[in-house]
Amino acid sequence: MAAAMTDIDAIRLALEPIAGKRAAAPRFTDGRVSLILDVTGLDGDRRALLEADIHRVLKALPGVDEVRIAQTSEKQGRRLIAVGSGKGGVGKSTLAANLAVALRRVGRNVGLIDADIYGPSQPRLMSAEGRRPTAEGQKLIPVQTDFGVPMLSMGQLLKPGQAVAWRGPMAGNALGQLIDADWGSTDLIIVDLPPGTGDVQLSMIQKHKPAGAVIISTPQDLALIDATRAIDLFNQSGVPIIGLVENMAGYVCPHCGEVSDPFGNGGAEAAAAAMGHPFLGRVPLDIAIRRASDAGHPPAAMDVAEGDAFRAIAAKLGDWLDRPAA
Ligand SMILES: Nc1ncnc2c1ncn2[C@@H]1O[C@H](COP(=O)(O)OP(=O)(O)OP(=O)(O)O)[C@@H](O)[C@H]1O
Repeated sequence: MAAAMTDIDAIRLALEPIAGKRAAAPRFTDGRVSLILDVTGLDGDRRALLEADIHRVLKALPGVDEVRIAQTSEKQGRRLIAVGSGKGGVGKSTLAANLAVALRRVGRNVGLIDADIYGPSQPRLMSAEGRRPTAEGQKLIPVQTDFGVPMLSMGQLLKPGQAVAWRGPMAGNALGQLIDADWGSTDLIIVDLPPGTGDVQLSMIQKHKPAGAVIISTPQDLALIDATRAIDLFNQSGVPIIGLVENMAGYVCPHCGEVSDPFGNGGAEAAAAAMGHPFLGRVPLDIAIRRASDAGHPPAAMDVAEGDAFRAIAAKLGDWLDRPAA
C-alpha cells in the first residue's frame, strides 16, 4: 500500500529541485529507483554531495527501498572564460580573481590566467607573489594558490620592466604558453585579459576561442563607450557575451555605511539592456574590497559581506556554464 503512494511523477518532482536537468530517465520498479545523473563539470566532492542528496530525498519517499544512480559525464574540452574591459583600472583583475575563487568554493575545477601584460596583478591578488611556475618538457605547470585555484600569470614569464616591449606575436605566444600549460583536471579557466582591444585579445579570440566573455565597466559614460568597443570585438568574432558587470557603483562609506554614487549608477545595466546582453550584477565601491585585495585575500574567499556581490555574479556565471547546450 505504501509503495502506491509514490509514483514516477512524485520521483520526478522530488528530483527537480536538487538535480534539475542533471537527472534523466528515472525509473521506479519494485521499490527501486534508478536514474542517470549527468555530473559534467562537477568535481568529486560535488558529485558525491549531489548523489548523497538524491539518495536522502528519494529514500524518504514512501515505498522507495533502494536508489541506483548511474553517473555520466560529457567529455568537454577545457572552457576559457575571458574577463575583459574597455579600459584599465575598472576592477577587471579584482573581478577575475574573485570569480575564480567563488567558483572554486562551489566545487568547480577552475584555474586562473593573468594575461594582462601591462599590469599583471593576479600574483598579488591571489597571494602568490614569488611563486614561480615549473615546467615539464615544454609545458608550464601552474602554481598552486591558497584558494585551491591553480594560476599562471604573464608576470611570472616577464622580467620586471619588460612588458611594454611586447608586441603582437610575442604577446600571443606568451598567452599560448599559459593556456597550453599542464592544467591537469582543471576544466574551466578564467582569463584576466589586458584592458582594451589589442594583440592579446585578438590572439585569445583567434587561437584560443573562449567559451564566453564577461565585460566589466564602471558606470561612467567614457568607460562604457570603451566597454562597448570590447563587447563589439567579441561579438564580431562570435564569442558569446555572458554579461556585463558594473563595478564601483555606489560608494559604501566606511564610517556610516551610507551608500552614495560618485560615478553614477545603473549605466552598465542600461547599456547591457540596450545591447541585448545580460546584466550580471553590480559591485559597490568599497574600501574593504580594496584593502582585502591589496592584502591578497580575495573577498569571495571569505564569508564577509564584501564578497557577496562577487559570489552572486559567480553564481550567474555558473548558471551560464551549466545551461543546456543551444
Ligand atoms: N569595487 C571596488 N571597491 C574598491 N576598490 C576596488 C573595487 N574594484 C577594484 N578596486 C580597486 O581598484 C584598483 C584597480 O582594480 P583592478 O586592478 O582590479 O583593475 P583592472 O581593471 O584590472 O586594472 P588594470 O587594467 O590596471 O589591470 C585596485 O586597487 C582594486 O583593489
